[in-house]
This record gives sequence, C-alpha cells and structure tokens, in this order.
Amino acid sequence: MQVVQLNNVSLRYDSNKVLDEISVSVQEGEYVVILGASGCGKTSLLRMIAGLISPTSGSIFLTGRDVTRVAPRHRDVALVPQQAGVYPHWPIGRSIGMGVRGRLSRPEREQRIREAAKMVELESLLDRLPEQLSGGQLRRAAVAKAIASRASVRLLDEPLSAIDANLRYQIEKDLSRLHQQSPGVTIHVTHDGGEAMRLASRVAVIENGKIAQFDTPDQLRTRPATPGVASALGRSALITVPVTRIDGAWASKDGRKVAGPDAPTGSTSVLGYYEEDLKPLEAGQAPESSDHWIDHQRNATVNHDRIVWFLE
Ligand SMILES: Nc1ncnc2c1ncn2[C@@H]1O[C@H](COP(=O)(O)OP(=O)(O)OP(=O)(O)O)[C@@H](O)[C@H]1O
Repeated sequence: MQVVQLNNVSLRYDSNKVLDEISVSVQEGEYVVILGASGCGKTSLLRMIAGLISPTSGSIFLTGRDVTRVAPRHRDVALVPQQAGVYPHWPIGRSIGMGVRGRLSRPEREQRIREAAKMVELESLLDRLPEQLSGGQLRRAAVAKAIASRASVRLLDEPLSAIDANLRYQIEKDLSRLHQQSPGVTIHVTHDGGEAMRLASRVAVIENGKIAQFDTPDQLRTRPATPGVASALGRSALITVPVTRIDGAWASKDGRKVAGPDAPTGSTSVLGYYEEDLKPLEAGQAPESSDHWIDHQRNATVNHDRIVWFLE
C-alpha cells in the first residue's frame, strides 16, 4: 500500500524555487531517508508532508487520501523537528503525552506514554524537565512523542545531528527497531550519507531541487546516477574526469584513453573515483594500463573496477 505519495510537488519561497516537480511514493513498512546538502529543501519537504507549509503546486496523498489542503492535526503524521520537539517548561512525560491522539481515558493515555518511553529507555525519567536531560535523551524523548502518537507517517528531521558518535550508533539501532515494531512508514532527513546507507530501505537524494535518485542503498553504492549522488553518499571526496567516446575507448581532454562501457562514438560521459581508492604511483609503473587509471595530479592510480561511470 502507498502510505505517502507526492505528485509533481514544487515549492517556492518568493522567487526562490526550492523543490521542483518532486514525485515520490513510499510503501507500507519502508524506512526512507532523504539525503541532500544543507539548504536543498529536506526540512521543507517534511514540513509539506506534515502540512505545516503548502506546496506551490502539486499534490500530497497519505494512505490514498488527498491531504494537500488538509490541516496538520487531521493528517495521520508525527513530526520530530530538528530542534527540541518537547516543551521546555514541562516534564518530558507531559510533552510525550501531547503526541497522543484520539480520545483516551487518563489511564490509557498514561499507559501509552509509558510504553513509548520504555521503547526509548526513558521510562524512569518522565518527570524530568528537558534541561535535566542530555542531548541524546532529549532526542529520544522527541522520538517517543512520535511513537506515542501511533501516526502511520513518522517524520524525523535530522534526529541524530549533534549527538556524539557512540550514542549515534545506539540511537540508529533504536530507530530501526522502533520502525520495525510500528506499522506505517518512517521518513528520516539527513545530510550524512553513512547514516542514510545504514538505516534506509530506500534513499532519496535531492540535488538541484529534484530527486536525483531514489533507490536501495545497494543500488546507490554500485550505480549512483550522478556525481552529486556519489558525493552525497559521504565516502571520501569524489574525483571526476570528463571523457568522450572515440575509436572504441573513452578519451580524456589530454588525449589519454581508458576502457569503459560501450557507447556510440562522440558520446560524452564522466568517470569518477573516490580519493580513498587511490594508491600511490610506484616508480617505474607502466604509465597506461587496461587495469588502472593514472591520476597524474595526485601521482596515484585507481583500479578500473573502482571507477564509477556516469553515462549521459
Ligand atoms: N520560511 C522560509 N522563507 C524563505 N526561505 C526559506 C524558508 N524556509 C527555508 N527557506 C530556504 O529554503 C531553502 C531550503 O531550506 P530547508 O530548511 O528546507 O533546507 P534543508 O535541506 O533542510 O537544510 P539543512 O540541512 O541546512 O537543515 C533554503 O535555501 C532556506 O534558506
């Protein structure tokens, strides 16, 4: 079942076009990560799904219902915002309770809060004020609020930023587990490629206002659609070389030839490789070879099987 569907959604802030005709469909059970550089429109996309802002054009469907003009409280969504997500002057148990929807008796409501808090291991801290919690615990409380809502669309805006590495891995595991235990979908925004690849069933990479690729982590790793996608995955720096197809090989501007995928003569393409795959050029090593490409600028070589081809 399609839980979230965006049809040709565009967003402008005055004359600034941030998102351009985005179409995405998220199926029941999927953990989708939206990956992109700072300022590319990730938060705006989540806020449109939550109903906090309206698209300039296009439509949004949640579980088959057109909600483009429906108020946030009438959508089956829970948003964990980038900042806070809990109220500064309330014990966190009360904030988590604000996520609970529907008419429940007081004991039922408290039970829902306790269950959500237990899932993120905050059960014993429900009476504490936010200022009495660590950054990681605060994030967990905000996630508990989304869990307590039982919304079928959970929207997490950079839930792991500003958390130290050890705790990040722990919370990543928690997020995966919580997702598996809850029906619906999770949509998680980040600019950290590693985080995206570890958590997602599919990753949507935003580039220049469009979805450059929406694919499984495995497909992204082995067949990134553009150099921008390959860079966003966050391995070491991606080095690119424009090439043209001539006489059954690819030639760089300085006339060096390299074997690669077949294409008609005259086609242009880009080959790319990660800095981490470079090996120092050894003295006396053959200048050109069918199994490696030489990067003269860096005095290093890269094996052909490490080269990623971006065919146009
Ligand atoms: N209310 C607003 N009015 C005008 N411009 C805005 C508004 N909100 C966001 N923008 C602009 O829209 C663009 C996208 O912002 P958004 O917060 O969606 O990006 P992001 O990908 O989530 O960024 P980050 O990773 O830095 O949080 C940015 O250029 C931002 O400056």
